Amino acid sequence: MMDKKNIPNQEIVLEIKDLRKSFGDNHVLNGFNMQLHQGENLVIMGKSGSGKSVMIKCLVGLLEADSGSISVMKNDITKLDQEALDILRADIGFLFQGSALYDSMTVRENLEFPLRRHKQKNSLDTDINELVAEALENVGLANTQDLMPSELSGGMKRRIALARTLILKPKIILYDEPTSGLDPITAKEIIMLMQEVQQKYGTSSLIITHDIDCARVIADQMILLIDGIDYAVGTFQELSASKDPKIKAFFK
Ligand SMILES: Nc1ncnc2c1ncn2[C@@H]1O[C@H](COP(=O)(O)OP(=O)(O)OP(=O)(O)O)[C@@H](O)[C@H]1O
Repeated sequence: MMDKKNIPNQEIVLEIKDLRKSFGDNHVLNGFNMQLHQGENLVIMGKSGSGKSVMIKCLVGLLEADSGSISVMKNDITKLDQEALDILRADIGFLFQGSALYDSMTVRENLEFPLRRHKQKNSLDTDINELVAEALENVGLANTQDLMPSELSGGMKRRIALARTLILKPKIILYDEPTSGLDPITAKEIIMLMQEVQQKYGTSSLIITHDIDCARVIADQMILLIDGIDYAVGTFQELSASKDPKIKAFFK
């Protein structure tokens, strides 16, 4: 297992301050804060319905927050115009629950897709074949270019989805439940892969998970989202030693 890093002195790449979001009387986020540092694996845990998805949706612009600020690489995204936002978005990779591959496309075509969409990030003479080969090699699936998604196992699909995210060389990767629906051994492989990728690409990762084993292995820092706020922040060791019943409930 790789050594845990000590991160918090690094530059902040993503910061949320005092984020609030209600739906009528349902006050989901009541002043949530977080800081993601360069090279850090930050795990956010919260019970079902605690507002993790709402937070991520505010972060990626699918929901408008009631108040608060969200900064990506020091740019407040609530104040950017569409063009600036698109450029910034190319620096963020998403790996969402079930990250669907396009079933009618080969693995290679699935990987080429984001390259076409974010052309501005790639100079014209970048060799697409080389980028596809490199991304696949980095997820340990070098010889799958011509396969269809239906020919892949669940774990392989997850790897290909990660390769598709990596091909744009994002600075930040958001993982939403990266191990859900996988058997424990495959889940472990994906966690190892997330760590390898981070070392190779120097990315910072925000990981939403219910999987306490995943958190134990990968988290440099953890945030427990309880009652709509960053109720507890610390390393796995620190939080798992807490006497607070609300915190202890996560480590049973
Ligand atoms: N678009 C919406 N309109 C109204 N209420 C919403 C909307 N989206 C989320 N909510 C409410 O916000 C709360 C938090 O939901 P959210 O999906 O963020 O939880 P979660 O922590 O992601 O849960 P899970 O772990 O089960 O995915 C819930 O009470 C939900 O009903």
